[in-house]
Amino acid sequence: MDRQTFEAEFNVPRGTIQRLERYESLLIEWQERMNLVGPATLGDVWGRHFADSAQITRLVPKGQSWLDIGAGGGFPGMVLAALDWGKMVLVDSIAKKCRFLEAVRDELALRDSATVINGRVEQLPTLGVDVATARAAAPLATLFDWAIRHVRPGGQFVFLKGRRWAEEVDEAEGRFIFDLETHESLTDPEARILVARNLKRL
Ligand SMILES: C[S@@+](CC[C@H](N)C(=O)[O-])C[C@H]1O[C@@H](n2cnc3c(N)ncnc32)[C@H](O)[C@@H]1O
Repeated sequence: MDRQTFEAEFNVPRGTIQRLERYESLLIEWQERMNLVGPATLGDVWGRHFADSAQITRLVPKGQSWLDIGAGGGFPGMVLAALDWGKMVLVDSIAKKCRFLEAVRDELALRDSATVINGRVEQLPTLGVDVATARAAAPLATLFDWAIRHVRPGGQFVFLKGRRWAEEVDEAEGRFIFDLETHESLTDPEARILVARNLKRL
């Protein structure tokens, strides 16, 4: 997906597109010295990373507080911040990825909406956010283990999952009860966006 298609698909203001253009440049620049995303995906940053993250805006209303677990290069959390979708806490256990996230946050003037924490999510004090999200950070049951105490009662869990999503749901059902919606992905026919609510340990 190119920039024009993204712009048409998500109907975002020109200033947001300029932010994302700057983000794309930083990603390409920093990727030369560290592994932020799969190298093969660098030619399609607008599709594989920006649109993949931005599609979450179709499922969760604007203005919530979020935790992005294992944010890495900022997907999906930094894109949601760039779209002014809510207040994001982005956590990653690798310090140099957090330095990249801080550089993006500062360059895109997102200090009010994006907080970067270098640490393991399971060691953070309880955050009490509205929504936990993640892409490619861990299997669903592990994400539930990590996220359950950080999401306020009545909040939700929105995870971008690849083609093993159904197996991961089965595994998680052995340890948790939850209401689940599955949504097709805009960017990958085999992937799903899982939206869980009312999560409890069995
Ligand atoms: C495969 S990368 C995915 C990054 C990004 N979400 C994306 O989709 O491009 C997984 C990231 O999760 C981070 N991570 C793994 N376990 C973690 C933990 N327990 N707490 C915080 N971050 C963690 C890793 O450092 C890594 O950056």
